[in-house]
Amino acid sequence: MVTAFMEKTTENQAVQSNSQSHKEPILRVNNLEIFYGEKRAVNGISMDIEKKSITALIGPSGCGKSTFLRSINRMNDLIPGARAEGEIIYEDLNILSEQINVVALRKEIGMVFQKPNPFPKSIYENITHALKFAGIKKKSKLDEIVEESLKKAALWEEVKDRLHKSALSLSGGQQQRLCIARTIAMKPTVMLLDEPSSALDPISNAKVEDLIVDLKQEYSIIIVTHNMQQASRISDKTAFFLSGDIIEYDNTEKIFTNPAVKKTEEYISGRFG
Ligand SMILES: Nc1ncnc2c1ncn2[C@@H]1O[C@H](COP(=O)(O)OP(=O)(O)OP(=O)(O)O)[C@@H](O)[C@H]1O
Repeated sequence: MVTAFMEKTTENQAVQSNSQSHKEPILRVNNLEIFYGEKRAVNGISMDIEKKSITALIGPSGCGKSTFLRSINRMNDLIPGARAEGEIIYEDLNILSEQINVVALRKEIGMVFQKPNPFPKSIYENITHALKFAGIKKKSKLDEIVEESLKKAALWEEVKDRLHKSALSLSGGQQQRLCIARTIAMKPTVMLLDEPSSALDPISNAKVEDLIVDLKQEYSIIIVTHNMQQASRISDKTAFFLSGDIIEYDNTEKIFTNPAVKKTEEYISGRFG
């Protein structure tokens, strides 16, 4: 558990989005600043992220969406010179605390990247690799998790007869669903998706979108997307980022039909970015 290695944080002061929230938050972001060396890429943002919802992060290139997303499971730790200040509260604990067990954190807060990145191993091994590392050795248990994860990722029917074939023999869309299955196998609570379907053809994109919508029954999902149609189709909440700030954060329907801020309207109608 992440919590075993964490200290309790101070009282949290996260803000709600503008519209009343009907679900409790899974994450509370308080005055989060992220720097690359001297350069500040995220300027003290605060937001609550709802449990079992899809939250879309939109905004022009370089506005800090991916930097924010990566901070949630401490992936920015891998970038020399990157540092974060403020709080991201998860289960009453600050993810940014030095005491955190980052490996345990990344099991609970999993990530899927833009380009499908399966290991050059079999479909089965792609899912069992991290499980074995985590100490699960029994074949029957591994078989069970493989089947369950592939079913949840809507890939089982397509691959059940070729589990021991190379993952690289799958199509791009299937590879991305395998990467999602690999994340599901670790039993996360939060899934971070960084433009997960932008490298895919339209049919694969539609399958991945359907899958993401299904997954919110069980997981809290945060997705970075450049595709406005995608954000409006699948997300419940949308945050519009610009130059490291959140300009507007609200119900997706509100953002796309009646945004409160002119800049949001200009961005979603394609006038810049
Ligand atoms: N590894 C890095 N080192 C230094 N600066 C970085 C690094 N990654 C991002 N930045 C800078 O931080 C700012 C935010 O970048 P980020 O990638 O988070 O934006 P983004 O909104 O996700 O953009 P895109 O939509 O193009 O992916 C940019 O000015 C970018 O140049």
